[in-house]
Amino acid sequence: MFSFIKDYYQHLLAPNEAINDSKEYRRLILVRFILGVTASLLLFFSFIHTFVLVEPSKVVALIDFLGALATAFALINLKTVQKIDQAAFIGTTSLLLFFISFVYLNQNDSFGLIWTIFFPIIALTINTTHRGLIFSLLFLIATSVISFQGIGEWQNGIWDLKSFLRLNVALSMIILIMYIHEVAMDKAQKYEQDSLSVLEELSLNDALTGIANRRRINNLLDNEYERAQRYQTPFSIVLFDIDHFKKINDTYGHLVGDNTLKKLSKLVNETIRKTEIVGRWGGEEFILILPETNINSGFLVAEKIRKIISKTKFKDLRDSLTCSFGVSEYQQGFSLDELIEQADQALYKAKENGRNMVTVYGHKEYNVE
Ligand SMILES: Nc1nc2c(ncn2[C@@H]2O[C@H](COP(=O)(O)OP(=O)(O)OP(=O)(O)O)[C@@H](O)[C@H]2O)c(=O)[nH]1
Repeated sequence: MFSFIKDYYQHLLAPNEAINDSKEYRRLILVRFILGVTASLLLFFSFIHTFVLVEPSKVVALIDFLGALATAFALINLKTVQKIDQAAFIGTTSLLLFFISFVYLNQNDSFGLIWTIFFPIIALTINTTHRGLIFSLLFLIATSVISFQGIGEWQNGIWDLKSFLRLNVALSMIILIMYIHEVAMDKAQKYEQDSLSVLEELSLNDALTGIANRRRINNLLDNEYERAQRYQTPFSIVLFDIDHFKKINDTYGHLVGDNTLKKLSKLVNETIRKTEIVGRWGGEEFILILPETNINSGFLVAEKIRKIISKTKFKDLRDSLTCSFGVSEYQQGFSLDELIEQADQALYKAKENGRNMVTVYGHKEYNVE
């Protein structure tokens, strides 16, 4: 018995593919639970109304039975099609019809109207806030009309204007509270998602320059390497480093040094194509990932950037800014570390040979000034 309850509970909480955020997950659990309970209760009541009650009401039994069928269908549909919205809609519609018939038939009998408070709670928690509100207002209107017509007639217990107002004002209050609750949940979730995107942004981009940080670059390199291995497509990388950057810091101060890094990053970012990525590799060293690019094109890209940088006037600096570049291309059988090492060696050579130049790993003819 306990293991059955445990299994059921686990099934209730199990996530599925339709979920894309925490509110959806909450809805899925509630929809499963409410549909399950509703289908069982309606089946139970239809049985009671048919076979047990002294004055069996066949109409109520039929309504209960149809409601049970609809919710059971919604539950099965949820399991197979995994559309939470659809299941919630079918379930809420059948509950709406059930509750309206209940108010109409039960009238003011034995405090039974207390059950009506459940409808807005269910409608607003398992549907989207907007749709839940529409369902709740429909129910409120129907209940108001039926109970208003009952004034002076529902006298199994006094049903006067005061009773009418108590029921309908209480229902309106519940709808309002639940609606505000759901709106607050939506807003809180949006706030949480915004904070998460800010955190994600911070964890993937360099705080100073705003371009990709080393972590993001490593992920992108892994992906590109995978792709090149699988589809035999070329890809190249470029490591580049500001020439004599220490002198800039020493002459103008760190603040100007930082601004220079920012401006340079922006300049390169605006120069490259959308499919290419520039990242901060560390300090004043940068990296370019060039998908679908062989060594010849890689050289041309680096050369173009080198020229643009050396021709750009950085207004904080008296002299022009230059960078040295090392290019390498992915070769079958070489690791990612080796690819980076090759670009690093090429960059080292560019520095050694006088700076402000592009050097290509393993291709002497490109080592131009
Ligand atoms: N302002 C600033 N300076 C940085 C930052 N990161 C690294 N640096 C500085 O960059 C300088 C790098 O110096 P070096 O490695 O000697 O290289 P370099 O002076 O550029 O000389 P070469 O690379 O040989 O042309 C150091 O002075 C670091 O302090 C940063 O985020 N901001």
